[in-house]
Amino acid sequence: MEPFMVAKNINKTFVLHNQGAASLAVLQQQNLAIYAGECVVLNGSSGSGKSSLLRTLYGNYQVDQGELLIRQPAHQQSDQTESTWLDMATASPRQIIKLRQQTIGWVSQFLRVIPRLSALDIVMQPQLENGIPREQAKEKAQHLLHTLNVPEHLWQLAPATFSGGEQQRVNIARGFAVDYPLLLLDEPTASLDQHNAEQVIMLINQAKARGAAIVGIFHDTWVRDQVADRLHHMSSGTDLAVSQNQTEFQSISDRVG
Ligand SMILES: Nc1ncnc2c1ncn2[C@@H]1O[C@H](COP(=O)(O)OP(=O)(O)OP(=O)(O)O)[C@@H](O)[C@H]1O
Repeated sequence: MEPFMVAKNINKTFVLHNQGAASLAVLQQQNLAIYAGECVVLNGSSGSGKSSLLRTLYGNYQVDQGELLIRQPAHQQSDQTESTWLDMATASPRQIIKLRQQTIGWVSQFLRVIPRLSALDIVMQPQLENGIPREQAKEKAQHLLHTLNVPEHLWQLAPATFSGGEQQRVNIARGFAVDYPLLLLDEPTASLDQHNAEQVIMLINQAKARGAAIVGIFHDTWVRDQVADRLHHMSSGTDLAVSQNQTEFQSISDRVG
């Protein structure tokens, strides 16, 4: 089976231009392969670059070196009969925006509040952008808000005044509303109580069961132990799947469209 995403020899150094051009080599020779139906958890000490790697996989940071290959299923491309590979390291902003709409979901612990938009609308929005009919989108949004224990009397209100945990749960509902093939989770359970964290674990396991590839950061070890299929150790930067399959990954690199 081919991976859904392959990061090869990723390097990223931040240069702080307003601080004497100090440079911080944050990602060095990171190799990672992510397969459909599994959850890879980024593991390493504070400051080891977990968030930076996750943001890089979302296309937030331009890498200095390396490839970030993501599989483009044939059914998403009108002129292709086989899946092709797109290198996010060299992709255009337009291609990244399309990937974020259809392929890569992002769930952080903080909701970017959109003024005047109700919680229900916030959860429906990414579905509507993907052409899902309004009634179907509403039903799924309601189901997710219910699953995540967001009280029904809040659904029609804008989340600006919600508690931190309520905002976080609206954000998680939004992230899981579309069946993205790849989900990036940045500490989604960070400030949730145990019951709500268990609901998130259930959503993650359901996403894996439908074939989603997941990369996440989880500081709670009990959450990590329930969702992780593999750990990616930031210090070594090497994922066993990549080191064992060098030839296969070279052939994927050769097929970048
Ligand atoms: N945008 C940025 N500009 C400059 N330096 C950054 C930037 N983002 C992260 N860093 C630096 O990169 C290093 C890694 O940070 P990162 O947040 O990726 O680590 P982390 O492993 O997620 O840490 P934690 O577990 O504490 O959240 C830190 O030293 C941080 O200061």
